[in-house]
Amino acid sequence: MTKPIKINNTLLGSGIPKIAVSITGKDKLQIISQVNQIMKLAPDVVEWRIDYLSCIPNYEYLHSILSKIRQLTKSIPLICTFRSIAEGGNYHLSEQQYLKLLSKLSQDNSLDILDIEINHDTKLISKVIQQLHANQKLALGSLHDFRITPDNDFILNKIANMQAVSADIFKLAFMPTNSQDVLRLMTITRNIADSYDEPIITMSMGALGKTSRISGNTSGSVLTFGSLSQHNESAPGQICVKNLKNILKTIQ
Ligand SMILES: O=C1C[C@@](O)(C(=O)O)C[C@@H](O)[C@@H]1O
Repeated sequence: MTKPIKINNTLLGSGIPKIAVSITGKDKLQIISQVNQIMKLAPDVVEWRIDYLSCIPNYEYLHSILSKIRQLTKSIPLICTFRSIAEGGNYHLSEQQYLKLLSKLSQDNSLDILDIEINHDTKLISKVIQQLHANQKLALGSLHDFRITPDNDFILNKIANMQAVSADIFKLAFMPTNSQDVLRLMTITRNIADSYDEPIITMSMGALGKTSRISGNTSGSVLTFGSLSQHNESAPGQICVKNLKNILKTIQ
């Protein structure tokens, strides 16, 4: 059964599913302007999608952006994500480069949660998670497929892998090819939420999957990603935050 996790002043896994908004700016200026707009919407969680940068800078500059975001978002839990092309993101890094970046981020005090794609080398991921925990930060194990929704055995196997490497939160985002896929992901989410302590976040993407983004109170998904506007989605099917807030309150 999901055990809520306290991150700063936010309790993830208790009450209405929390709303996260992603920063998708291409450079520091765009990022600052987006964060200012995002803050007006009072989200529960903010995610910085590093892979939206127009080029990946050296770590010092990356850190300067991250600490600026932290300063502006104050105590709102901050997730840092580098999404690889293989999982629907914007860059390809070699295995070594990806883990080097994550290793640096795991020691950075400006973030609260680090997104870690579970499909990378298990030993290296475990090391990054150990570093994160030593730095009192949380690991968000993630898996994305922008083409299909994998079968249940595959999904459960990946969740077991996330637990084996000590991820604190699990996240699954899949593309449905029919309505059954959306219902199946919601049902498997319910089963995972009932049998694991770690909070789980899932969504079916695209127009077909929108129901999954508003039904966390039924499926057990503890957080949903909303968009700043229709032009600022970080994944297909996101609902804009203003609407999302109203819907979640109405169906609570
Ligand atoms: O993993 C996720 C979920 C997401 O892909 C979505 O479908 O809302 C959006 C991403 O920014 C985030 O990292």
